[in-house]
Formats: sequence, structure tokens, C-alpha cells
Amino acid sequence: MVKELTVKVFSDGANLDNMLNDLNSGIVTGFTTNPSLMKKAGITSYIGFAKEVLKEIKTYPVSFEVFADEIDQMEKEARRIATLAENVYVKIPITNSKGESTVPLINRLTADGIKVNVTAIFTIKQVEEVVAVLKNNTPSIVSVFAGRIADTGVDPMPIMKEALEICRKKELAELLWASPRETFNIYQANELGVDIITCTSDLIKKLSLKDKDLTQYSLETVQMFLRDSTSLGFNILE
Ligand SMILES: O=C(CO)[C@@H](O)[C@H](O)[C@H](O)[C@H](O)COP(=O)(O)O
Repeated sequence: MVKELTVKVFSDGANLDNMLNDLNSGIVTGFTTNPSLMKKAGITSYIGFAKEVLKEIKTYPVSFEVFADEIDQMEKEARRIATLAENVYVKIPITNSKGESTVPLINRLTADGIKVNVTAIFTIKQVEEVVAVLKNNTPSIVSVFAGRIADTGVDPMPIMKEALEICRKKELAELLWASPRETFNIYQANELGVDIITCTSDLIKKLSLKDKDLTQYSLETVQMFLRDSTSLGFNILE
């Protein structure tokens, strides 16, 4: 168990067994899902899945994303999702697929006390626009896709640092590091003072490697190669 992390580690996925395992690890204090993760997990009923999750996870925050693309439909879905439980955050992408801003919608929802997780944020301009409409008395999450930013060859650290300063302007706004690529990102997020990082179960498991002796890890890596080469049984000298 990793004790010295101050960043909150959320579990990112839509497989209830994995979510519960992550919960039992004692590391995870929240959950996020998205349409792609629900598709991957083979979810067949949105509300059925959400209710199953919320029956098990009653206190930690759980983010469920809207599926609609038209803003008025998004609003209807958001208001429905928000009624599911107190610990629900409604995930709203910062734009729809046509590039129409959801900021006015986020303004309306948060004015009504609906907790939102604004997702798919990649730029400081987007962070500024959304934080401007968040409310001091309504908890909210601002999800910046640090990993996808890094995929483009851009260092996400300065962006996350600036995003954090902007989020601090609203009392209950938390910055979330989304799409991490490796366990090291958890320590980077921690170092910056980012509030939350959401990780797949695979990454969360790798936290157990913290402070592992590298010489020992090297040996175990070679032992893994040996196990696999033995099972393949090739004769290179034939
Ligand atoms: O809820 C969130 C962010 O709030 C997450 O589910 C977020 O959508 C995911 O971390 C990202 O979509 C994962 O991105 P990637 O690793 O597939 O590039």
C-alpha cells in the first residue's frame, strides 16, 4: 500500500469486478468511466450498470459520462444521471463532436448544484473557459488529458501546473490528470499537487512496484524471459 501519495487515485474503467478490486486495494478513492470503457467492458444497459456500481460504491465519487451529442439531449441525460446518487459526478465533454462548446450547459448544470466532471480538456484556454463558469459551492472536476497531450510530443507538466493554478480560483474545483501512460505519471501528478489522477486497474496494480530493488527487478525480468523461452522450447542451433 502506497501511503505517501497525496494525489487521489481514481480507478478508470467499466468492469465492476476490477472496480471493486481497486476499491479493496485501499489505494483508490473514486471512479471514472467513459463511453469507450463501457463499450470495451461490454456494458449492455447504461442505467443498469450505473445502478449496479452505485449499489456497491456509495461514498466515493463516481463519474458517469453523457452519451448524447446534441447539447439539449446532453442536458436531459446529465440531469437524469445526476439523480442516480449523491456521489455521482456527471461527465460532460468540453465540446460536442461538432466543436460546439458545452460551457453554457456546464454553467446551467452547476448553477443547479449538479456536480460535473468536465472531460476531454487539452488546452489552457479550455480550462480557463470552464473554470470561469464553475461555482464555488458545487464540487466539480476538471479532467485534462495529460497522456494524450504527451502522445503529441508535448510535455504535459507545464500545462498541468497552469491548469492547477486556474482551478484553484474556484473553491471546490479539482484538477484530474486523465489518460496516464505509466505509473510514473502518478508520482508526477503528486509532485505537482494535482488533486486526482484516474488510472486503469493495470496501472494501479503496478503501484505495488514502488521502491522495488532494480537489481532484483532485472533478475526477475530475465527469469520471466527464461520461463517463456523454456515454454516455447525452440532449438536455435538446429
Ligand atoms: O473520466 C475520465 C476523465 O475524467 C477518464 O475516463 C478519461 O476519459 C480516460 O482517462 C481517458 O479517456 C483515457 O484515455 P486513453 O488512455 O484512452 O488515451
